[in-house]
Amino acid sequence: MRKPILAGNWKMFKTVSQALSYVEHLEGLLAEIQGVEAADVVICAPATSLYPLHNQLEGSRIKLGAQNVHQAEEGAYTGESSAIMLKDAGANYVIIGHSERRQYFGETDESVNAKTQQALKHGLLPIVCVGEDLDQRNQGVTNTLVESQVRAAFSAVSVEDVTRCVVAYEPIWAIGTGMTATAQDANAVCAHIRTVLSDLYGKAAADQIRIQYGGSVKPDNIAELMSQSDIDGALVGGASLDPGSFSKLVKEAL
Ligand SMILES: O=C(CO)COP(=O)(O)O
Repeated sequence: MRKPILAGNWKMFKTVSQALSYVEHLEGLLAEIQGVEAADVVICAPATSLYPLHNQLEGSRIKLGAQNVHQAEEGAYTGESSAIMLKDAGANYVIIGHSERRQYFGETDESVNAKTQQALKHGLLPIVCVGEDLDQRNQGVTNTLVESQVRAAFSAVSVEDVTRCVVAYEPIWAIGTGMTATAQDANAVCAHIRTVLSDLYGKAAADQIRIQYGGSVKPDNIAELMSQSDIDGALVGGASLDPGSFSKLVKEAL
């Protein structure tokens, strides 16, 4: 059985004080959810809020994630954060290769692979994002594209390490648009991703890897997504920004 993982991706929202008051509120709401310990709940916050959140969340069920990591150990890379720094600041997870980073910051399958290896080396758990845009979906190349993204992302990653990773399938056309893939369509792509992982690492490993869906996930569509065979969680943008809606989403996911 794969443990469900509900991760909020705050993107470039929330100051430190907003982040701290959010998690205080979320903690209280999660405490009222029966069986909440059956899922991993993660907040992927801006780098500026990681350390203050880490201090506030000591002993909390809420885990922290970063939204990006540089592939080098350290060096003259103005504006970047290393895996060592993020881990030290309290991150457990890190989102790698989000479509916004691929689109606006020139990330490639090669950098996604290097970042994945670097995160794993320093004990950060990668949430590796893949997904097609609307043109690619209309051309019918979704599976081919996602397969090549997955193969590239995990190139030279060992079977022990890959089972610590999470894959997030996020169709670009569904991000922030209110358009969601149907649960069946989302599941079909997630199942294809698992087949690719099985081909690379064997069925036993592939069956352990958690695959999230992301793209306009809301409290009212999460239950149907989670009922699918190959969807083990969600990467949530807009609906994670309010503790009330995110806690509701966690509750509906269980
Ligand atoms: O990009 C996303 C999560 O990483 C999805 O964002 P929305 O949930 O706002 O569509």
